[in-house]
Amino acid sequence: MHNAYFEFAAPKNEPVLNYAPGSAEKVALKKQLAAFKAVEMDIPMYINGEEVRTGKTVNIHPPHERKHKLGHFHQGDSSHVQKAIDAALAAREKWADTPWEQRAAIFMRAAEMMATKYRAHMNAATMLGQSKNAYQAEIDSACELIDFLRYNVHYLGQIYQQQPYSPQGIHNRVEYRPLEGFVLAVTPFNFTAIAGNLPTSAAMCGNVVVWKPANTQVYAANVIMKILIEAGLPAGVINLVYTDGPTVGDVCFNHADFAGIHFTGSTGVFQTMWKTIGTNISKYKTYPRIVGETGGKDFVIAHKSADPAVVATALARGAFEFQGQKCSAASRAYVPSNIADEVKANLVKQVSSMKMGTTEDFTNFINAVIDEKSFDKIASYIDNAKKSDATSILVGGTYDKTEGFFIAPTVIETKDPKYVTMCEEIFGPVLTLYVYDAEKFEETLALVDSTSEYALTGSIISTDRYAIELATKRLTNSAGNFYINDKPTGAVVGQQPFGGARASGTNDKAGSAMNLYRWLSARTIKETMVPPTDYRYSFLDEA
Ligand SMILES: NC(=O)c1ccc[n+]([C@@H]2O[C@H](COP(=O)([O-])OP(=O)(O)OC[C@H]3O[C@@H](n4cnc5c(N)ncnc54)[C@H](O)[C@@H]3O)[C@@H](O)[C@H]2O)c1
Ligand SMILES: N[C@@H](CCC=O)C(=O)O
Repeated sequence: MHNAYFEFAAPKNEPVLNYAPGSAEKVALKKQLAAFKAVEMDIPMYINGEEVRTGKTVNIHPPHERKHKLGHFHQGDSSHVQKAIDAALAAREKWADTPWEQRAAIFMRAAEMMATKYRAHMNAATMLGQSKNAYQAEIDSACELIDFLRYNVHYLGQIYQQQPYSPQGIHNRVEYRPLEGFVLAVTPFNFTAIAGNLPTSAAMCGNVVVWKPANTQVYAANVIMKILIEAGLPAGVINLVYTDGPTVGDVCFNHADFAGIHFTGSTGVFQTMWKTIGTNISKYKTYPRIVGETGGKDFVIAHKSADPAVVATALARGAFEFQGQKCSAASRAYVPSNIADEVKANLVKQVSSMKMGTTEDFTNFINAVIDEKSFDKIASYIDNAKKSDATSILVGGTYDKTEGFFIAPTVIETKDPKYVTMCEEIFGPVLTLYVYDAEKFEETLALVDSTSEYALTGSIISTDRYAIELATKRLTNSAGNFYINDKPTGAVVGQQPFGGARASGTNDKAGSAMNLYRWLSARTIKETMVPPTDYRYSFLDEA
């Protein structure tokens, strides 16, 4: 029986708790950190609602404390991916037929659990597994994921209400079906919220999902999956597997029922996936939806009218929060010559004061980068900059992986606006700064637009409205998220829908209705109340 349309009202953003000394949230978080550190977690895959253990285990260590073992996860192979697809397809019909308000209730329940009894679990897992400090964990694994779940439920309700015009004698309606097949969600290490959003947004729309997280995010992914199960997610709707990337790709992209990929990660991986899907296109029952949010080389351009302290602070926070491991992180700065000395001095002062260490010590602003591969790659960019004639290191430039993967926040100044660290994504705590002739603002806007293949985020800092207007126009295609007098990071669900174009992705804006449409396949139904009984048009009678 389905006799009413149920609405989910627009939510408000989940409030960011401040973890002040002695606060209840801080006490709970400290307790959970200690509890997680006291046991070695045995983390299974979840296929068809069952915990799957292979015995082939991979150890998990906090990136900031290599000697400590948090536990291990069980690694799967192609047979587990196949089982996950089989389970998803078996669950498909019943899940797609479930009234949407029942589906929605599961995700609303999960959001509520994350906001209350599991908030500390979500944050502690992210702090330990991904080396995020308490504030960065709170805005990600608590608030952003809760917002994704609540806002997507609200947006989906609005989509379902959109119906076409029906003239007299005809009834037109549109059904928003899920895709015919399964959706693959492949998620990155850097945001627990993104890891949770990619499978759940597709599932909420009635799709069934195979979810493969980054190995370095499995510790928090396990918490998300347990909450979804406790919230009532039926077996087979989301199946969580841990294999390497190419294995999941080989099985899924060769399957006739592959209906879509929801990806966030690096540009190279996404382009490889797209090529494989293109090559296999005739194998599929339906054209797969390809949604990918990928890399960035995000800019801050200051105008000669800017307040140097505002510029320096936008750079310090935009470049170094979570060690610069945000796709949105400020990584190239264009500073006008008239304020350059002041900006540099202020920036060096701020960065020099950033304390670095473990996430359990809440006084640390900087923690470790995610793993050794990433550490080595970032260190090599710093080493090359030290050797180059075109650059000098203003602050930082040191690194040490003895205890954890620690890289000091580093500012490079370059005389060459096309120096490699102005162009390539580094994905670490490295900002490159270029001083331009303050009278050449317009030429510098052209430089900003043409320097990198990416177009994810960017900022203009200025008190001159004409300069702001000019930058907004000239940089139309340079960023999918453009900020005026702010840092280029920290988009909030429901406020700044997030995503970039060019090499930064398909710009389907996570956490908005635009994204949800990609997981729906509309069927239009026309019903004629009194059908005609003669083929002739009425004017034929007059001849
Ligand atoms: N635009 C955005 O919204 C956004 C958000 C977060 C991160 N990112 C980007 O993500 C990257 C950092 O995350 P990462 O290091 O986890 O990215 P990554 O590309 O290395 O990995 C992302 C996911 O893809 C999987 N993968 C890797 N190779 C694969 C293959 N050949 N086939 C199938 N899957 C494969 C990984 O295991 C992981 O689950 C950066 O480039 C960053 O800019 C973008
Ligand atoms: N949405 C986040 C970035 C996600 C990418 O890593 C921000 O706006 O800073």
